[in-house]
Amino acid sequence: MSPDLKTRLDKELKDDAEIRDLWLEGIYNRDHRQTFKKTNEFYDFIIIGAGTAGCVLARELIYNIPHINILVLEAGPPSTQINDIMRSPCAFHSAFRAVETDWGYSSEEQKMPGIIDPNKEVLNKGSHYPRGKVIGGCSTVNAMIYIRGQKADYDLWAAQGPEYKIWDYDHCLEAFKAVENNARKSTDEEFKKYHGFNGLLHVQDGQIDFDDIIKDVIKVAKNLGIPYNNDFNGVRQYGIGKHQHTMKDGKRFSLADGYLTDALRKVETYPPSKPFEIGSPHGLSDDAAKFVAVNVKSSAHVLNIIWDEKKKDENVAIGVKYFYDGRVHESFIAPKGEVIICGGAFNSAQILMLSGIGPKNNLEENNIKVRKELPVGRNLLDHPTCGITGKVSVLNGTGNSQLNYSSCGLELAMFYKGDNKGKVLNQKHFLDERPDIQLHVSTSLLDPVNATSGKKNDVLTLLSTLNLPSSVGHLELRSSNPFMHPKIFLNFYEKPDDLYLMMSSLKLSCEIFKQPPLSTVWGVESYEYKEMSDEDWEQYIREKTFSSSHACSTVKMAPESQGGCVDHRLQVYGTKNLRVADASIFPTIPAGNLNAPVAMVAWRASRLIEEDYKNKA
Ligand SMILES: Cc1cc2nc3c(=O)[nH]c(=O)nc-3n(C[C@H](O)[C@H](O)[C@H](O)COP(=O)(O)OP(=O)(O)OC[C@H]3O[C@@H](n4cnc5c(N)ncnc54)[C@H](O)[C@@H]3O)c2cc1C
Repeated sequence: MSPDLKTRLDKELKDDAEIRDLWLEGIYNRDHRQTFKKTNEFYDFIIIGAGTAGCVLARELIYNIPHINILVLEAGPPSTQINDIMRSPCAFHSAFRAVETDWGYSSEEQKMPGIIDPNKEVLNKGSHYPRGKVIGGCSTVNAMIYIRGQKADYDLWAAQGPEYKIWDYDHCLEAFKAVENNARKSTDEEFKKYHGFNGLLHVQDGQIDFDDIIKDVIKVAKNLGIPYNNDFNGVRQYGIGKHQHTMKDGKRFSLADGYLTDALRKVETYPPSKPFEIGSPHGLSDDAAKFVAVNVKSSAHVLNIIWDEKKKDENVAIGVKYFYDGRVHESFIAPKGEVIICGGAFNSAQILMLSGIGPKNNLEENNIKVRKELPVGRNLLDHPTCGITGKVSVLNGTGNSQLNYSSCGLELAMFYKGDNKGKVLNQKHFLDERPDIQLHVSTSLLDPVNATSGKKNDVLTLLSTLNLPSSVGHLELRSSNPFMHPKIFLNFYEKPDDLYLMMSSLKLSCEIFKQPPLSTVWGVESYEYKEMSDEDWEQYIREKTFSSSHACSTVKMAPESQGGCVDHRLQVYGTKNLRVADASIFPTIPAGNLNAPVAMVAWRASRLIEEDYKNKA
């Protein structure tokens, strides 16, 4: 990155306060005096956000609809200009903590009545909530685990009404396969049934041989009755096995790598520089050169939707307003065009609310005119994660060997069902067709809460993630200033079931540590676990839980009468020319990681948009 660019980025991205002042004092006035830059640019589609969804959507639209042009506005910088860290799987922790590519969000601290003793108040601490602010969005900074969730997740989406049939598992599977390019070549027929080999998202098996201690965890699991699973995205999810990853040749593969780079016409960097040229690493492939119409602007922060003021009651979107190159710009859509918000679960909700679509109270307290009252932000779902760290007495240097260049340290996983009374688990839970816990096994100190508690090279970490939680959080605007972060209330463990499920999984982790050869040969011993009462467990869980960064469902796809914000075709209720297509539309949270489901949603959205575009006169 050039020193000049770095200085500009540091100024823009690190010093939020300065930007907010600029906004409040200057931009607003300029805006009112109409001296902001009118670009007079018209696009068929304006896509807000070049994250997982935005990248897939841009490419699919430009390849499938002839003679259109697209503007993609991304608030973050191009990933290639930041550094190589993002390519290296072992450095994913640095990637999501990098100031210049992270939104810097935090969840709010929350007090609530205890579950074990409702007369006592308990505390969920607030903490940093990573979100990629970069071309590729979270797919550029995530842990690269490729898990889609279960058939039942998507059949639930489809069960909302006959028109939702287009979201049942069969339809979703078609899209998962269309996006995927799986490198596992020695495939049996069953694997082929569930996987795609011609998509643009590269997926591959982990590249490392397991350490001896990890092999012994697999033995222990087997002894406990947990079967081996060769494909968590296949016919069944339960069991123990290796994850597949969104990687190519051992390096991170983001959705921008697959879906944006070869569809780019030009990338306008900040400050604007000459467009990449055909033949350059970030320019067009020969094949893509004929599609000369995707304009990606990075460091372009969208402020709000522009509405057609002549048709006030119809809420017709005609363009977007964005902050770019030091001033406010406007870009508009052509007559058959649309604005598609792909800003991710926090930002898509925020952009809608800033544009007058959201809960009346929250908008009015921020002096935003309500155009359409909808429960935007009210249904924030997420996967809580909590870990148990084992101290390993036999020094094995595993932290170094597992966390090598092509591994992010999250290779081995187990899926099983938790117990909603918090009891230790047995075989019935291990063979349940609807597992709700994902357990990561690692010899790295991956748990941020425990990261300072032990030596680096002699640990065994078991991280439990609640994949089907019933607690629901919410998001609200803090201010009408688009640069201010919204308030994020995760509400973890508001519902008793969630606490007990987590408790049962942590108890299983303690049992795993006690099994030979882990206890005998390796001397594994929990750092935390003594004999704990359920009340102790509650305190432990609340203290050590962090988010898996799987926020979703804040702009839920559902009938409006049932809390929906977008319909089955992802159109925002009470508006025209406006859709949302990203993690925020999930009706319920899938029992797995979210990158693949988001890419799937974007692919399906592209087909819906194409149909509607072609049907317009
Ligand atoms: C640290 C971390 C680890 C994760 N690990 C995994 C994993 O291992 N496997 C997995 O499957 N999933 C994982 N996830 C989750 C997964 O990556 C995300 O759920 C998914 O990428 C979200 O896609 P999206 O398109 O909804 O949003 P994003 O990818 O967040 O894209 C939104 C884009 O919009 C841009 N944007 C937002 N607001 C504006 C604005 N106002 N103007 C312009 N641009 C804007 C953002 O900068 C961003 O680029 C992880 C996420 C994180 C953060």
